[in-house]
Amino acid sequence: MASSLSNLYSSTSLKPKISHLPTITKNPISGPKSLSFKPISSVARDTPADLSTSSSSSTNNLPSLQKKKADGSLEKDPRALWARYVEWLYQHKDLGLYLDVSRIGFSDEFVKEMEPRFEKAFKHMEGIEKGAIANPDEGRMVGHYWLRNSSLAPTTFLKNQIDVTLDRVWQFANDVISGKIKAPTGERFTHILSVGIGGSALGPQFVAEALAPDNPPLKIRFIDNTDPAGIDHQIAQLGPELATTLVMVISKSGGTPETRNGLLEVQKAFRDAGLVFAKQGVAITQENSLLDNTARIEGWIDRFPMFDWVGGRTSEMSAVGLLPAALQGIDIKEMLAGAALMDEATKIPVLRSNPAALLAMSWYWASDGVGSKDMVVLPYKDSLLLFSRYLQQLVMESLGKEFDLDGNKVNQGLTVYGNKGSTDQHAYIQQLRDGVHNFFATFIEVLRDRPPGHDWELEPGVTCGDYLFGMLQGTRSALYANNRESISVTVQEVTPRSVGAMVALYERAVGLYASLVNINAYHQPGVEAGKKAAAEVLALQKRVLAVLNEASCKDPVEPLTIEEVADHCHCPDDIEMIYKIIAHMAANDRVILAEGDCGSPRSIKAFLGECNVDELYA
Ligand SMILES: O=P(O)(O)OC[C@H]1O[C@H](O)[C@H](O)[C@@H](O)[C@@H]1O
Repeated sequence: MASSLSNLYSSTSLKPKISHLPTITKNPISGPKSLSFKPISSVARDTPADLSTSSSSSTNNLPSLQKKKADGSLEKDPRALWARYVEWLYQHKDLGLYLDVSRIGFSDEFVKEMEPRFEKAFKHMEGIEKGAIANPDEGRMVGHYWLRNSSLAPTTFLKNQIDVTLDRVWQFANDVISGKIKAPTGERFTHILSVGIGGSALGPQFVAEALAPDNPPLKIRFIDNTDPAGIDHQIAQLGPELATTLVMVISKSGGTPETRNGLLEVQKAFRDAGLVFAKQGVAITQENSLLDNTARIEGWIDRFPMFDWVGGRTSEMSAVGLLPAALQGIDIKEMLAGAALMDEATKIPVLRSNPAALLAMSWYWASDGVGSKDMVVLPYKDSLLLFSRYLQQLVMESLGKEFDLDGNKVNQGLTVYGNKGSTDQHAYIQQLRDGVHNFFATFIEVLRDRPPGHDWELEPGVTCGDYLFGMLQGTRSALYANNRESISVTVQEVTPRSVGAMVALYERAVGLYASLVNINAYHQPGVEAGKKAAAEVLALQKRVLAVLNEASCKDPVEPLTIEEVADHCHCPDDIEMIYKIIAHMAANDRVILAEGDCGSPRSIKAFLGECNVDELYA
């Protein structure tokens, strides 16, 4: 059972007085009528009677945030800090996970102001788990919590889908590892080539880096972009082992251009190598998606479902994350167990006893509920290098939204970056310590340095891991001494259970925080805008090629200026994009510059190397 030390100090006589915080008459803001709350960026436009507005544009409408000391100075007395540390330390006994928010300077008044907000956030989260349409823009349920405890699923049908898929994933991985399912050569599969992007790559990449054994049954590689050179590199690295590579094509929508391009490129590599792709292909996608139907019609080895109520950025505990993990010999049942235990802890509707709520409250205080400061994620463990990259999508694609649930323009978000410590201390900690104060840090501490019996002292009484520990603690202290706030998450070691727990912790924290700032955390309208714009560039490119082809089919060839191409395309306003298209194609020997060079756009006269008669009248 999770316990929080603060429970031991719940009586006021024991509660240490945090003297530095401004003493405020306790007049917590009365919670707005609706479930939703409006950060200052929207309140200023539409202030309900019971919400005070703040003159400051950078803090929320909470009195405590408005009273944050201008210089942001924090408690420095060591005894008071120790008392604060002890009061706020959260421990999950079963998971061996600790959360320290004592170096975030929230006031008692702020906590009191937030409690009614959290009550509503907890109710909102309870509804999500029960199958409410929590993604109203897409009319979808949000069910990633059901993946690690299918009894939570709102219907028997969904529960069965989850259970059957997990059993199939488990069985398939065992059959591949045991050699029951073999490569066409008759040998065991030796590699996985994962083709996917965004949530169909970041989770599997993070988990592979964190948990794959030194000699996994199958080694994994990723194609997670439409970069031809990157794809060539992965294929080249596989070499002859392409013949014993299981290609896993992952796409919830089944239509993401980068993933489709990766598939086509890999299928060409298979043809060039005289291999039959279908005999080595597996699809993970929504049923009846373009990818699903392609895999079915082409007779790929197998297909695993993604469910519409699981978002890409919360799909690590679905087949998306579990199948590649299992094929690498990672204990996926332990991952699910860790996540399930954390889910139980993060549904406790008591702020001080809920680690996800403590995280969300800390984020809210540190970034004023409007993303005014960035979240720098610093795992002091090589194997957790990709955790911040994983969190970038989970946090920023969930929270980075233009409008809140009431339609107010809020431009919300919380920026995430970081790599690992102590390495990053030799890169940008200088700025964090002394430079612009636009962040708060999150340290991820792993207590176990090496497996038992494998450690040694590189100097009397000191191990390599002691240095890592010292660097983490030293950086935390150095930042705090200069009023830079931080959170610390501590786990005993990096295991499937602790990784599953951390994934679940942050999934819930993001969901609770989204409730606090009244946004839909489960859609991504901005991404669609980017996809649409990319499609328009490609459509314009086709027109440019057609115009240049006409010029190239004349006798003699009539090279065209950028202006002329734009006129012939009937889109003079796209002249800059037309120039960029021609420059890119010239760099790839697909357009010839008869005159001029790309440094002087107006000097260019371009045509195609050869006339394509078929295209002339297409
Ligand atoms: O899994 P797919 O459908 O291919 O989507 C891959 C990614 O595409 C977009 O970028 C979405 O915003 C992400 O949430 C998603 O993970």
